[in-house]
Amino acid sequence: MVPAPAPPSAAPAGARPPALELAGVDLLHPDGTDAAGLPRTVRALDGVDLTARAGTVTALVGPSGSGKSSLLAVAAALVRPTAGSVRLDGQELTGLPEPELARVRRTRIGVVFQQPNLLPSLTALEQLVLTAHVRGARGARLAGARERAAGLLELVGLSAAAGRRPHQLSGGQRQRVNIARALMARPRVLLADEPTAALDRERSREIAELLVSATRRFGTATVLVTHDPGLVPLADRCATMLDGRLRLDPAPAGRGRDGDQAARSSSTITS
Ligand SMILES: Nc1ncnc2c1ncn2[C@@H]1O[C@H](COP(=O)(O)OP(=O)(O)OP(=O)(O)O)[C@@H](O)[C@H]1O
Repeated sequence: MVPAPAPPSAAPAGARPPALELAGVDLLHPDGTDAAGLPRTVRALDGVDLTARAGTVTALVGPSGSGKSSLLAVAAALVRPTAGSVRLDGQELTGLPEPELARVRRTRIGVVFQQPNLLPSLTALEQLVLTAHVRGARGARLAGARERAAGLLELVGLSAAAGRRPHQLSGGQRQRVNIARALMARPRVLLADEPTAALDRERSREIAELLVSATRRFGTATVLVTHDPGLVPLADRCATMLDGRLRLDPAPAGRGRDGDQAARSSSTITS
C-alpha cells in the first residue's frame, strides 16, 4: 500500500507551504587529507536557500563543480546536508530516519538523470509498471498502475512504442520513458539533472518542453539543471550556482506564476 503523505508542519492559516524549501543548506564532502594527515573537506553547498512552488520550473545553471548536482542530491533526499533545513510540503526531511526518508524518495520525489538507466530487458510500459510494483502495488492496484503507465506514455508521445525495449528506442525516446517513469508516483517535486546533455539541440528543446508541460499538468515543483542557456527561457525563473552559493535571478516579466494555482487545477491521469 502506498502510505498517505505525511501531514505538513504548521503553517500560517491560509498559507500553503512551498512544495520544496531549502534553507541555509551546507554540504561538506570529505576530500582526503592535508599535508599534516588531517581530514579535508570540500564545501559543495554554502548557505543555500531555495524555494520551489508547485507547478513551476526553476532552471539551475552554473559552471562545472559549482554544486548543482550536490543541490539536487540534497533536494532529492539522497544526501543529508551537513547543516540547514530541507522541507517537502512543509515537512522537515533532515531528521527523518532512513526508512522514512526512503519512503519519501519513492513516493514524493521524481528524479531524472542525464542517463535514463532503463532496464534492457523491459519494455517501455514495463519500466513504468515496475516502479509501482517496487512500491508494493499488486492486484487491482497493479492493473491501475498499468493504466496510468499507458496514459503517461501517451502523454510523452510514446504510445506506439510502449512495447519496445530500450535498444529499440532513440536517445530522446529513452529520456521520455525516463520522465514518464519519474511521474508514475505522482511526485510533488521533480528534479532533472542535465536530462538533455546527451541529446541534440532539437531533441533537447523537446525534452525541456515536455518537462515544462508535465510540471503544469501535474503541479510538480520542478528543478532543471542545465548547461544549455537556450533552455533557460523555458523555465519560470533561473537560479545560478557559483562556488556552492545560489543566486536567484530576477524573474523575467510575465513569468513566476503562482504555482499553487497550477497544482489546484492540474489534471491527473487516473489509475
Ligand atoms: N562525492 C563527493 N566527494 C567529494 N567531493 C565531491 C563529491 N561530489 C561532489 N564533490 C565536489 O563538490 C563540488 C560540487 O560538485 P557538483 O558535482 O555538485 O558540481 P556541479 O555543479 O554539479 O558540476 P557539473 O556541472 O560538472 O556536474 C565540486 O568541487 C566537486 O568536486
